[in-house]
Amino acid sequence: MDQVKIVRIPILPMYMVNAHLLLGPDGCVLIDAGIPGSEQKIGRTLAKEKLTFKDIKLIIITHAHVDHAGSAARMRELSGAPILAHEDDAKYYSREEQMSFCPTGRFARLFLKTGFILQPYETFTPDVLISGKQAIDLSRYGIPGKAAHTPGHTSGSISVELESKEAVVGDLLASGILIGGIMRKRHAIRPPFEDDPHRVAEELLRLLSAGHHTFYLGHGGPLRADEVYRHAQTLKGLPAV
Ligand SMILES: O=c1ccn([C@@H]2O[C@@H]3COP(=O)(O)O[C@H]3[C@H]2O)c(=O)[nH]1
Repeated sequence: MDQVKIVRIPILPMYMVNAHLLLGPDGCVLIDAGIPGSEQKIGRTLAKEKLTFKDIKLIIITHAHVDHAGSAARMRELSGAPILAHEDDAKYYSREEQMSFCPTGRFARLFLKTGFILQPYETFTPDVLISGKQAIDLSRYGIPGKAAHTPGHTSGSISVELESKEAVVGDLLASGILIGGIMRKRHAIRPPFEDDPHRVAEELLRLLSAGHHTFYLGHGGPLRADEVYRHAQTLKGLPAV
């Protein structure tokens, strides 16, 4: 296999919440680990690819929200693989600080009131920290591509940019309705919470200028470049935060 195969792991039904596996010529990388207790779902997807936890060479966590980082510590135990994340979200992984949530709409404001989003997850210290705008070359983990800082959703959000010009962008944007995934899957939306839409727009436009044509998402997706461009222009038109 010369190309990287991207496999979506449905953490919640209908791709409302996704993690991803990258299956490269020389290795397997997990991007995001889902809500607490997702290890069986991840194990089932690995088994379909004839792999086990021990085949994972690296765990990349795109940002510190519970539906992405919730099973990271457990996945590290099961796989023995290091966790890579950005330094700007490190204080949230260790719970030295409580995250803030900037709701993007009515649904998110209601969701915030339930307190559900503050559910704790097992804390961890990432083994590999991306610092500032540094990019980490993934070829040493068997994947032609890099992991790099794409702030805006949270301050320490990161994305994976593959040489094939596919990108796995966590929650820089979502698609569908509610948290994403349900119906209108080709239509980009803002995720329920977003720190800074203007920074998100900048990062999306940077990824598009670098030639990325397909965007894999934490909620819904994947999306093509023209829809990502339309969404970035909408974000640029929002009032400054
Ligand atoms: O099982 C779930 C699914 C989702 N959520 C929240 O919905 C948000 C969706 O966008 P996000 O991934 O940036 O952050 C997520 C969380 O805050 C949750 O708390 N528990």
